Amino acid sequence: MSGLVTAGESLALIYTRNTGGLDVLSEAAVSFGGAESNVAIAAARLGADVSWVGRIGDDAFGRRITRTIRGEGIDVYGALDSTAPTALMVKDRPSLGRTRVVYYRTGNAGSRLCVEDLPQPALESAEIFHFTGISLALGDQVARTVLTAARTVREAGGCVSFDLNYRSKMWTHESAEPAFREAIGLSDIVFAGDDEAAIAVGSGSVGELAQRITALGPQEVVIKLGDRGAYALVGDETVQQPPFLVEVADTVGAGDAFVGGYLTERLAGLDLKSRMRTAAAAGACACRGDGDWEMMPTRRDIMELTTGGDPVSR
Ligand SMILES: Nc1ncnc2c1ncn2[C@@H]1O[C@H](COP(=O)(O)OP(=O)(O)OP(=O)(O)O)[C@@H](O)[C@H]1O
Ligand SMILES: O=C(O)C(=O)C[C@H](O)[C@H](O)CO
Repeated sequence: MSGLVTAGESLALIYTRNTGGLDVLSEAAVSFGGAESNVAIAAARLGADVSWVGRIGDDAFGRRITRTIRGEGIDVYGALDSTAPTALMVKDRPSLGRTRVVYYRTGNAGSRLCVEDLPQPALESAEIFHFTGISLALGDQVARTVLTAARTVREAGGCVSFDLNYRSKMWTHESAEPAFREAIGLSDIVFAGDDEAAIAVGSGSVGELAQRITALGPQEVVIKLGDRGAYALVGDETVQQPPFLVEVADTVGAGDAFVGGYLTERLAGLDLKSRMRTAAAAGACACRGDGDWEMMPTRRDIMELTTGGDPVSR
């Protein structure tokens, strides 16, 4: 069996570094985002064997996305769509400490991902398949495709990982709830924020949320708690992981870094405590700069953060 496969939409990103909306600022940077490719990059940088599946437009943004993902050492599967553009996400900072995200992703290439795009042999040999709630919100076709991929991996003896990743601009709590519960029921490992878990299983303490998710099927539940750290429940073992202290520039991508770190250590056969420690360190590293994937850490970054190494390297 071989490594991690993720599937989902990656989209072009235009973002500002300075405070002030894009309605007035004239300078912006270009990159891309996508929760599943972020997780793929995080895991690859930590040494995992990773593949990413997605559909992108035959345009400059699409080429930038596949070239960058391949450059991170990740195998890219899926399709180049000449009839639909790559989706776009715009992120600016209208006021100090506030980030605003706007999506232009209706009818774009990523939301046309279909079952025929799935790389059967890669899925059948995957140790872990990872997908997120963003694909479930992108429409019936993408939802069906990622759920089919999850079933394929399970039938072949692999394990399925699901991050709820609720995006309020894409759907409502009411429409997300049944979709989340179906995906949770198909998964072995579930990641969620406490607010996201509550959409699927009702509100409660972190421990109650995790217990209720396991009651739907998964053996392994991790609740991500931002700057409060994270909590895991696997069988009757629980781990309360404190956060690593960092200077925060932008928290977008922290959850994906966390998931990439956790899954990489799981592939390596590490125990729950070690998985959570690497995951939290990866999440913290991702907060230290701009961009959704650029700050994904290497092993050296993790070591320097967790052992408090000299901040100056020469
Ligand atoms: N400010 C912070 N300081 C230190 N660690 C953090 C901070 N924010 C997040 N982390 C680490 O990263 C993990 C994931 O972050 P978070 O809970 O924000 O995920 P998320 O909401 O899924 O993120 P996103 O969807 O934006 O990628 C946390 O559980 C924590 O370990
Ligand atoms: O918000 C989304 O839909 C994305 O996929 C872009 C971001 O890179 C992702 O959410 C970060 O978790």
